[in-house]
Parts: sequence; C-alpha cells; structure tokens
Amino acid sequence: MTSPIHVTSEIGKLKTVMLHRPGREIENITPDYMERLLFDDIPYLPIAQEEHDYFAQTLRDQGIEVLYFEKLAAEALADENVRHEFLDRMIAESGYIAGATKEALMEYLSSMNVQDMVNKIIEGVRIEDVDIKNPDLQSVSEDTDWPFLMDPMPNAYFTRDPQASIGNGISINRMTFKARQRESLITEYIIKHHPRFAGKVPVWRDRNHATHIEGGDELVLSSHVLAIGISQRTTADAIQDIAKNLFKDSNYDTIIAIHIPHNHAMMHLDTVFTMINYDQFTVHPAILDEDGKVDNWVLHPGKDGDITIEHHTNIKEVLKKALNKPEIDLIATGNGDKIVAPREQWNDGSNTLAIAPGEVVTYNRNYVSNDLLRKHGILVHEVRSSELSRGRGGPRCMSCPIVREDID
Ligand SMILES: NC(=[NH2+])NCCC[C@H](N)C(=O)O
Repeated sequence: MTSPIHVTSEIGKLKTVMLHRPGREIENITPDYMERLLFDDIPYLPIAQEEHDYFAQTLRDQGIEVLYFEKLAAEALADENVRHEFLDRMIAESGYIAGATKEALMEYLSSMNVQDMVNKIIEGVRIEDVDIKNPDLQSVSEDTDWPFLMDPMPNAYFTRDPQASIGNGISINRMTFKARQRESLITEYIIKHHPRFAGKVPVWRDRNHATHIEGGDELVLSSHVLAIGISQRTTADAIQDIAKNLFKDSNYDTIIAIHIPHNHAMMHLDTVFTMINYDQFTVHPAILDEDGKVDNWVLHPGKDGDITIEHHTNIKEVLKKALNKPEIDLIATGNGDKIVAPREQWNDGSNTLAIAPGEVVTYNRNYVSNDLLRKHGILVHEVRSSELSRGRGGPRCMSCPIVREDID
C-alpha cells in the first residue's frame, strides 16, 4: 500500500505540507502564564493570522498543497465512537481521569460540532465555560488561580514538532513540556483515523514513552541519512530508540546525533542548523567552537539489531561523508556577527524552510541572514514576521512536510 507520506529529504520540491492557523489559544496567554506556555511575549492575534495566511499563500503560490492540522483533526474525529474515545483520552491527559469535572467537560465538548470541538480543545477551556452539576472534591479543591480546566495549546502553530515525516512513515512524538504534550495526541488520531492516512502509514516511534523527541530536532538529510539534535527537547535515549526501529524497518542507515546547547533560544536543532540545498546549510555560529567543531555521534546498524556509535567533532567532514559531497557550505546566521547573529537567531534567522533545492522561505526581519543566503545563490521568499516570531519559531517550525519530491 502506498503511504500518503513521503519525505526523503529536507529540500526536495515540497508538494504537501501541514500547517495550523493560529486561533484563540494565542489570546489565552498572559504574562503570568507565558513561561509555562513556552512563549516570551503575547502575539496580536489578528495580525498573527494575517501573517500566517500570507505564509500559507506563499506556499500555495509555489504549487504546494496546504493541509490544516485542525481540519484534519476534525475529519479524523467524524465517527462518534472515535470522537468519544479521543475526548476521554484528551480530558484524561488534561488532568481528569474520572469524576465530576471530567463528566462536565465530556458533556460540554461533545455537544459541539466537531470542528468547534477541536478548535475549543486547542483554544483551552476555562473554568466558567462548563457547568459542573454535582461537584466532587477534585472540582471544588482545584487550584483556582489557574483559570483553565484544559490548558490552551498556543504552540500548535508550530506543526513541525508533535510529529515528523521520515521516509514513508512518521514519528509521533512524546514531547518534553506539559504545555505541548497533548498536541501529539491529536496527531495520533489523524494518523489512525483520517481516511487519507488510516492504515497506510508506518509509525517509527509512538508517543507512549518516557523519553522525549520533537520534530524540530529531526532533520531528514537524504533517503537514508537523518540528523537529530540532542537538545533541550530531544534526549539521547529517544534517538537511540528511534534509530533501532528505523534501522530495522526503513531505508535509514545513518543518524547523525548533534549535541546543541540546552536552552530556550536554541530549543531544537532546526533553530541553529537547517539544510537548504544539496550541499548547503544554515548554521548558528554559537553551536560551533573556535575551530568550527561540534560534538556529534554517527549511528549505524550493527550486528543482530545492535547499533554502532562513532564520536566526531568535525561536522563538515561528517556531512561530506554521509551525503557523499566534495564540499559543504555552512552559511552563518547573521554572517557570524557578534550582535547580528544572536539577534537574528532569536527571531529564527536559521530556521529556514526549503521548498526546493536552493529555494527557501524565511522571515523578512532577518535581513542580514537573508541577504547572505542570496549571496550564496539561494532563492529566498520572505514572509511577514512581526507577530508570528514572538512564539520563537520560524517557517520550518510552522510547517510539517507530508510529501516532497525525491532528490536522490
Ligand atoms: N521546531 C521548532 N524550532 N519549533 C519551535 C517551537 C517554539 C515553541 N514556543 C516551543 O517552545 O516549543
């Protein structure tokens, strides 16, 4: 059976992509909840939506099919039994396994049409939204300083992270912070129950794990090579685990695990390193030492399902070998300037979305990095970025490729 997912590189011509249009969840951020919700500021929703529509249109203008996460979710939940099971699990993961609050949430959400229900779950449910008829101890003793029964998911517009398309399959990710963990439950239902995907997509690793991995760390460099960040969000043991499955069941035989600083500004590998052409990458100089080196480990299949691991520091040499290229061009964010590089990286200057080899979508605010990309022969489509960038994610974070043309 042919899989509806096909992604064998970071750069092959993008054919289908999944986005989420930011909704009212963004208006459920306040200064007190910002940190817990992984935001540094509060975007102005109408402009964020305009900017997002502009991003989606930029992709459509290049002939790319744009699917929406929230729409796929509603379609996947069309069947009443599936919807009931989903609500049960979503409410449980939001903190209510049984009891009066759970029943009230069940009743409130199931009374809506499916799309409104999905949107409401992403938006977050406030205490006063539901009527708890027969209060129990949990419902009366809840922390009333926290206004939500179900937390908002303001990071949902970063569709890169809850899952990652790899070859013909997908990894459905156990995410690190509570603020994002329920996003991949929605992915699980899309993959299991949406007619486009159901029964057709191998799952390389599901979300039933204690170890974490996020799509921003999972880079598909070719039809058999991946780079995965060891980062604030992705643990070494999760990489080893997905490696085991991929080496057994897919064409992937090489994983370059790259160690990056564990902090909020560089939470994923794709905030500091992205592939933009057969032999060109963006890189934030802060991940490299003075000699341009960074700790990385190359994983290959060994004997009897084992994995071999080699330690390296010269990332250029590792990439040349893995991709079979005589040279690799690493393009420094903000041209490596002491001020410009961290400023533009903060606003996702390294977070480029390649839509074809040598053709990328970037935020317009990172003009130094954008000009440099052009000097290196890259075709750059700039998109608006005043509000979207406040969530600390750029065009790569805001998109989950579903189909790309092969490059090799
Ligand atoms: N692939 C990425 N770099 N995604 C960025 C996600 C940003 C989001 N605020 C978070 O902290 O999770």
